[in-house]
Amino acid sequence: MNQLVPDLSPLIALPSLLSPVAAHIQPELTDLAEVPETHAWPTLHDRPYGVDDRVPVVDLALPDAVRLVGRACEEWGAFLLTGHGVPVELLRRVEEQGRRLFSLSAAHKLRAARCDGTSTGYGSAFISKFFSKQFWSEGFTVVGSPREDARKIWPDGHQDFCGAIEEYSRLMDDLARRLMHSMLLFLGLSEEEISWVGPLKAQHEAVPALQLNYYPRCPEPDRAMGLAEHTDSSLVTIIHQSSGVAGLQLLRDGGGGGAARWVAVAPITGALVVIVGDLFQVMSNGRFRSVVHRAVVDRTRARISVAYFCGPPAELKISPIGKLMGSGRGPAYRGVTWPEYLRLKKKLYNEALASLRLSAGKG
Ligand SMILES: C=C1C[C@]23C[C@@]1(O)CC[C@H]2[C@@]12CCC[C@@](C)(C(=O)O1)[C@H]2[C@@H]3C(=O)O
Ligand SMILES: O=C(O)CCC(=O)C(=O)O
Ligand SMILES: [Fe+2]
Repeated sequence: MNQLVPDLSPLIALPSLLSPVAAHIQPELTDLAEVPETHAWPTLHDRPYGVDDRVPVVDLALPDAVRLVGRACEEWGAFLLTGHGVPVELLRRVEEQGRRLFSLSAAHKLRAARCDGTSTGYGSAFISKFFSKQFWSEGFTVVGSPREDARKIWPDGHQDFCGAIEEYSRLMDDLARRLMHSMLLFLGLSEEEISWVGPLKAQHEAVPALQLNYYPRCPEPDRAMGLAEHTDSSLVTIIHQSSGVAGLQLLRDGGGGGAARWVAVAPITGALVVIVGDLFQVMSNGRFRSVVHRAVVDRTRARISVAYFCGPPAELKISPIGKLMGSGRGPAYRGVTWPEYLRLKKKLYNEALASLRLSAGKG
């Protein structure tokens, strides 16, 4: 558990009032000349890199998009998406608002510090508590409306930030529904059957969950970890990443006994990254698998990512869809709601999904 507050006192002036949340707060990393021991990860290169692997690029405007989306989910659990219809100008605006937020002083950002017991605001990703080393990143989490936290940071100047986040969330929600529709069509559900799938019902409003990640440039990128390996708890996640700065990596199964390897996701301007989350793995009874991913950092350039987590409405239980179980095979997972699953994830981290497994459906 990362409850040790690092001795970086010269680098950050934390008001003593805020000490209970200090374990979640990063020192100012941007101008450090070397990576301090508190942030040095010995395990960064403990798996090979798949230099010849190419993450699939799917154009959603193509007539055979359903097949392309389905194949990419089946084979990779993730893909780069073009032809999505989200204006590049909006992606730029959200990124710019992220830069505006993260370039504030630590004291300023700490006005909206995420503390134990709250799940929104400024701080490190919650999985950091499972590690003895800290991440080379800062995060800002929005669940529902961004207004309350943004107002704490900019009492008078939060409109641009909130406007961009709200519009982005709306478009991401539409896009996530279109993608899940294609994913279910690919898996063999009819239009009629899809219309009965809970999270896709129009009257079910999803609560937007968004994570802005900021990875400052790093003098020794081979020693620092931006965001450690994890799967997302969502049904699907859609990520916008700064163009031209690589960082996101997928863990690609070796297949046939080969070693699993890290594959970089190219930062293509205007392309979004789609990631299959744990709850889609449950809903599809394991036909699509959530992909392990992480973020590494760059020596000369800071990177921003904005991840939209599409989850079901809080009251809806997500269970394997009957038709996707296959004959003679029962459900592989027990049903779970999104809030219940997030709690499990916070407790069990990468074991959360396995904890839902039912032995009868194994195989
Ligand atoms: C909806 C959510 C998914 C997330 C937890 C959260 O409540 C908001 C932050 C999300 C995030 C982003 C970084 C990686 C991750 C594992 C984490 O620590 O916080 C994810 C969470 C998740 O997918 O479980
Ligand atoms: O920075 C990235 O590209 C990945 C972010 C991520 O995995 C997350 O927020 O869950
Ligand atoms: Fe993620």
